[in-house]
Amino acid sequence: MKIVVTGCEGQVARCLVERAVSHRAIELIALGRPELDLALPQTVVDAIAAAKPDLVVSAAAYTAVDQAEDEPEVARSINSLGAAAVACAAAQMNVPVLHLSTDYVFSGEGDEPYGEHDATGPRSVYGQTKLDGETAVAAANPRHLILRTAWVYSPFGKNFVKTMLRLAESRDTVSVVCDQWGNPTSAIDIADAILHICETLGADRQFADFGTYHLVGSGSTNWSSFARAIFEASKRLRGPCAEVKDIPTSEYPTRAIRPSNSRLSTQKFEGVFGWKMPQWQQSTDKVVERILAESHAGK
Ligand SMILES: NC(=O)C1=CN([C@@H]2O[C@H](COP(=O)(O)OP(=O)(O)OC[C@H]3O[C@@H](n4cnc5c(N)ncnc54)[C@H](OP(=O)(O)O)[C@@H]3O)[C@@H](O)[C@H]2O)C=CC1
Ligand SMILES: Cc1cn([C@H]2C[C@H](O)[C@@H](COP(=O)(O)OP(=O)(O)O[C@H]3O[C@@H](C)C(=O)[C@@H](O)[C@H]3O)O2)c(=O)[nH]c1=O
Ligand SMILES: [Mg+2]
Repeated sequence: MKIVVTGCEGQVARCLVERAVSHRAIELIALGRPELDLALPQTVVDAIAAAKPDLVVSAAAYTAVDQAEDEPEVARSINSLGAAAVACAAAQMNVPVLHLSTDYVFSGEGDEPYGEHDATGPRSVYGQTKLDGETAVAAANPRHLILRTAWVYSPFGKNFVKTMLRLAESRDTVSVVCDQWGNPTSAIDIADAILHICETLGADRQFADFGTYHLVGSGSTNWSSFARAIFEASKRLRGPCAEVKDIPTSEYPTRAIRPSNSRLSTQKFEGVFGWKMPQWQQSTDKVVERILAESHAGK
């Protein structure tokens, strides 16, 4: 099975490339700029057609949440129109598309985990453009799986875990918001789940459960407790650590509004795919360990 993933340097793309190595029946190709530029739809169609995939994973996106508030048109061209172009290219090849989306499509009211059918209500440009992307993907390709994930971290790229470890190198205390709740998710675990989906689709040509799914790490927390878990893991390995000061969101002003509750329920995913994501604490420990090991090795 030949799989194309969009974006070469993205966290999910890099983890997929790495994890696919142990799946003998899967060949994974990452396509990114300049060959495939989501802001230039024709490059998307041409690059995907040339690769002749059996399935497309749409992971590339404009993910700078605050910056998106200042350049909504750029975010829209990538997250909405670009996503549509990827789904369209897959449809033209008659293959399914797995499109990644976000918890930020929700408004954040209440304190229950959101289900797939709950009303959306993005508070940010990023969330709105990702929601529009979902709609466009579903319209362009009936064989779509929209996977909403959240709070993604990994040894690669930019993420909260790496930011916290970096801040701890120069500070004794880091102030982190304690009133936004969600599900930290390792991109390595996302990659493993996606490869499991690919195997399921490969084995079942009649697969009929296309649609939207929530796919996040098991268990939920808030950002300050997540930061504490990162420092505890790092401290055990003699890496950088800092005290975490709990602050309300009002003391950490940002351009974009973030949902205060974006917990997602993974029940539907577990039922259909028979796959449960690891607890976020276990995955956090593993990723922190790897970041520290790779920083020692000078990578
Ligand atoms: N990060 C997170 O916390 C979360 C992410 N998601 C979603 O999951 C998916 C994967 O996220 P993640 O791996 O963290 O993303 P990253 O931010 O790590 O990577 C995004 C990738 O998109 C690429 N990209 C950006 N613009 C374009 C463009 N115009 N054309 C082609 N490629 C482009 C980037 O390329 P380059 O390297 O060249 O800049 C990069 O490779 C995204 O759809 C995101 O919205 C959902 C919830 C949480
Ligand atoms: C760095 C830092 C952040 N924060 C807050 C800001 C924010 O509310 C929270 C997390 O910071 P981030 O910059 O990682 O937040 P953000 O970039 O909004 O993360 C989001 O990215 C997009 C792509 C998604 O799809 C979401 O699921 C989510 O992961 O922590 C602090 O309170 N103190 C700090 O020192
Ligand atoms: Mg960020």
